Amino acid sequence: MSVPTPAPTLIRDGARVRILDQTALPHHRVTLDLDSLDAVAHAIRAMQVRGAPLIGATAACGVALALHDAADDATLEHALTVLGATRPTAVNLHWALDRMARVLRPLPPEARFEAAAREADAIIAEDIATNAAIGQHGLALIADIAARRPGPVRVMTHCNAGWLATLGHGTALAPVYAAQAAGIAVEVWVSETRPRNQGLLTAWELREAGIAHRLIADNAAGLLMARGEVDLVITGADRVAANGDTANKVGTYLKALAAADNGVPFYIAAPRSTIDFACPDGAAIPIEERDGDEVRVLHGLDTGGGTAQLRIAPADTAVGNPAFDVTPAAHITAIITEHGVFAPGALATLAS
Ligand SMILES: CSC[C@H]1O[C@H](OP(=O)(O)O)[C@H](O)[C@@H]1O
Repeated sequence: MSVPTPAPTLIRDGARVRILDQTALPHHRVTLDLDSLDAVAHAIRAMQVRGAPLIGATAACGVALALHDAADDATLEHALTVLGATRPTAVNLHWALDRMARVLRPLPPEARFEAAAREADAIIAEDIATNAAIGQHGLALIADIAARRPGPVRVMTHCNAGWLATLGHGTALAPVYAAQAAGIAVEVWVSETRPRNQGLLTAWELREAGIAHRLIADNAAGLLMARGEVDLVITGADRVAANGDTANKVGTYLKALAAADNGVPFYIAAPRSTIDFACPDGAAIPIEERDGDEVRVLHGLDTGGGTAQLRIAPADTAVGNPAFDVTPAAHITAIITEHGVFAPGALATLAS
């Protein structure tokens, strides 16, 4: 059984960028056609598209869109600046924009739109292949557990690092999809991931794929590991530093601490494009601070025909809302990449 091909999260069609509006999921599948640079920037900032690889590819498409009508230097630099300012932590965004800049700056304006379209399409195609390779390397880890104990392999994940966060089958969920395709039974503990609750996206994906899963409150993760109900944890990443320290959705660090305390293997699944060798360690990773209303207000409530919000804290409640945290390399068993599985301190071979 092959891994089912998910619906595309991003389509570049000429000067149009079509996305799946993830703020409407899991209740409604809404596609949006973005027809301006500002619309693409808003979609990334507002997390209509989210997930490190996906926001990188979306930004690349945004550069192409911006150059469709005018491709002079000022237009190109404005597009790179606007898109680069949308979100600070996921290095894939900046990796993709740097790659577009390297290709486009040397070209004459008249050649830039087609070149930008080609490079954006290449980034998309590469991520699809990368996801598949991560899935196979992660599958080996799951198969090893399946061979050693009866019953389904119990995977815990955090946030959403599935096909909704990438261009293919995801990073953290790619091994889960590969296990299903290989006939290995898996069950997934899906952490809701306050405050934006991207765990609901993971639960939606897994229900669509027919993969057993249970949604849990973030704070239940430690007890499940202490009870021996988790065989491994796999999460995604937004930026891996050169020493293996890893930034991922806030709450990841707490799961890594609980995993270390209970002897549960803790894996990061991330493509090479998420490893930032210019960033020496976790302290150097910029952590995005998002609007306090993400904590004060529940978003995405199903109204049947759309979604609504519900305020749960007074508007003048002071809030801290870091969107990511950093897991030290010491608490990471290994990093699953498209090139193989690496100890967090052994990434240098990927630097070239
Ligand atoms: C393969 S997605 C990686 C990463 O991106 C997500 O962040 P966000 O939902 O804020 O874009 C989350 O941290 C995922 O693990």
